[in-house]
Amino acid sequence: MPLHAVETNASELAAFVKDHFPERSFRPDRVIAESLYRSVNLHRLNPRAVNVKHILTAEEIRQHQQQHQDYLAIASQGVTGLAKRVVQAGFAVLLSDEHGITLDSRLPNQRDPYTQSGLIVGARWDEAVAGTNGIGTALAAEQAMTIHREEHFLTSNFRLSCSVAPIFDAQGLLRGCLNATSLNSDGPKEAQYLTLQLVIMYARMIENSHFRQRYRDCLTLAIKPRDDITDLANEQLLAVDESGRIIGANRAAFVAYDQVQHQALLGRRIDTLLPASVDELLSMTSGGARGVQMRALVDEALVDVGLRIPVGRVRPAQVITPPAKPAAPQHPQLDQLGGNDPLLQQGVRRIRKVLDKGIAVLITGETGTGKEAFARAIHQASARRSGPFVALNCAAIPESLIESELFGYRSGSFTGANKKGQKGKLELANGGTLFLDEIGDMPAHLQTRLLRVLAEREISPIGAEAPVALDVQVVSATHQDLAGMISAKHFREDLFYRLSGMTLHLPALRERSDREELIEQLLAAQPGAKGLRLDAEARARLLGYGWPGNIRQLLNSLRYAVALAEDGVIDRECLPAELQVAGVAPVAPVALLSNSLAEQLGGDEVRHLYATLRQYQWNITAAAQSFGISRSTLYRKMKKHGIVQPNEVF
Ligand SMILES: Nc1ncnc2c1ncn2[C@@H]1O[C@H](COP(=O)(O)OP(=O)(O)OP(=O)(O)O)[C@@H](O)[C@H]1O
Repeated sequence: MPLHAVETNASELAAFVKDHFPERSFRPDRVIAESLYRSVNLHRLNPRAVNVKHILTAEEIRQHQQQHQDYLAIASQGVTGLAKRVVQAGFAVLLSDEHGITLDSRLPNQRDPYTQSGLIVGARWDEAVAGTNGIGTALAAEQAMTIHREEHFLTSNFRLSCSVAPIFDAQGLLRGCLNATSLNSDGPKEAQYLTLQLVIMYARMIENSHFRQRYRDCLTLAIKPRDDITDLANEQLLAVDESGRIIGANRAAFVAYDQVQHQALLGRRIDTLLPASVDELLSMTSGGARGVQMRALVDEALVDVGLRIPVGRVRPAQVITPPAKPAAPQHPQLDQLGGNDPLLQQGVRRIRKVLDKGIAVLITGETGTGKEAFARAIHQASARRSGPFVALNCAAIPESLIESELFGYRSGSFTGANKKGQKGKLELANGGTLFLDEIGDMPAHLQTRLLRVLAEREISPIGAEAPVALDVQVVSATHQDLAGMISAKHFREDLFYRLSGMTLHLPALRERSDREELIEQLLAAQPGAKGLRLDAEARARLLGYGWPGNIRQLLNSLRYAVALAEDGVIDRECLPAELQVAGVAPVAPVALLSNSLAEQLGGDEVRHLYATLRQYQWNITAAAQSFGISRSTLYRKMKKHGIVQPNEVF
């Protein structure tokens, strides 16, 4: 999110420009006027200053390029491609990092006038140094733009005309920008329009190749609007994990989705965007061999959907037979979730009693026990079922974004931020259910704000003039020991009481008395499982295993077993490696769920995490599955130990 607030309205900004730049004959648009305003009032720069260029030393450049080598390797193709088209026409092409430091360049043969203007590798172009300029302002505003001649803040940059597009990674984070600059161009700003379009196109290509590289081992989807078949730049790319959740997206997907629904894209299930689950898509596309046409759920647009399955990940043949009709996404209902376990069934009965009484429900349990499934089922069983179900995973989004995700903001509260403002999850959930997952990870200052909101039943989005009345059913969940966190002063006791009008504890799978029935039932529900049976040893292993990842791990293991089964039988050989180890004694199940793996693993949690991540080539989904924990739990553990994926440096 752009950082610098400018709380001036349009007429104040126009007056500011007139007062401070009386000699300039221009009428900058709002984004540029705001940047000029920041240059004066925030960065305290002097437009007539000379020799303000900051160039890194050769050693600093080497180190900087080293730090960004993955980004550079991916982006350099785009830089070369753009250069081929514009350098001969007198443009310098530059690639910068997210701080405006240039990392790569291609210059016309007559290099001197360009290098003398600072169009070289190692130059700092962030606004704080150079004031309004193409690179610095495109990064600050997070949008593509041309800064033409006297729109630059420094008079020493007046000969430049820069067309720049920001580059975002597959998590939607700003990574840098691509820039084409001409010197002394005589024409009007409009003459740069085509250059800007080319720069945007190449920036999109860089983003897409980053996406493909990053998710080469994952199932990916390409979604193209039907009425826009010629515009490749609008192709939306999504990467999904095994359970169908979106784990990465290209810029086109973030933009398209944000325009329709102001909700986080990452973490959503694919069947909330398209009318089919991953398995159904696999069937409909014959395992990715051909595209299909369908109506997107978010805006009902007709889209072409293509699937890419990573090499070596053949899906079971049974799945690739077209189903009669794509089914709507199914979530288990409350009674189904109660199974035949008396304690769970009692929990379901208690939930039914508190439904629609305005009582907040707190669900606790290990990872994969079905906390989110219960939250959805509670919503479905309530009178609010036709209202929205909105989930916020407090552990999966950066702390700095939780506040705006939760409370939203109104237009104008951040320079360059979404012009229309953005509704927060609380407001989006109005009339429905708000699911606060991993509530134990909510930062302390937001606990206080959330408490106030729940007490007052109204919210004040950032920048809003009046509060908004709130009518939501709150369901929260955690795998953490909130009582312990309260004693350690990491969680507010008063908030705990607000959230836990009723507490439901979900037993671990190994503790469920109906384990055997559940295994049979979930096996029968797997696509392609019809007619398959478990042999005695496979059954004993499934029953005796400790299931640290609970129902999620069981589902994954059953899918795996169905894919490997031969002659209608699932035997020991068909089970995942961790179930094949000698003996059927449960593995120490809590090991991977306790706050400290180290206690269970000879004090060497970090080494164990590293070894497993390397073994799975840093595929987080696969590594999490092997531990039997969710991806967010694994991410949390990595964060705790400062473990960063090698490709994360991009
Ligand atoms: N009783 C059940 N029957 C069928 N599927 C279930 C059942 N309970 C849970 N599931 C499925 O198991 C998977 C894991 O459940 P869910 O995501 O709700 O767990 P969770 O406790 O919220 O996990 P985490 O804490 O790791 O986020 C989901 O695919 C869910 O649909």
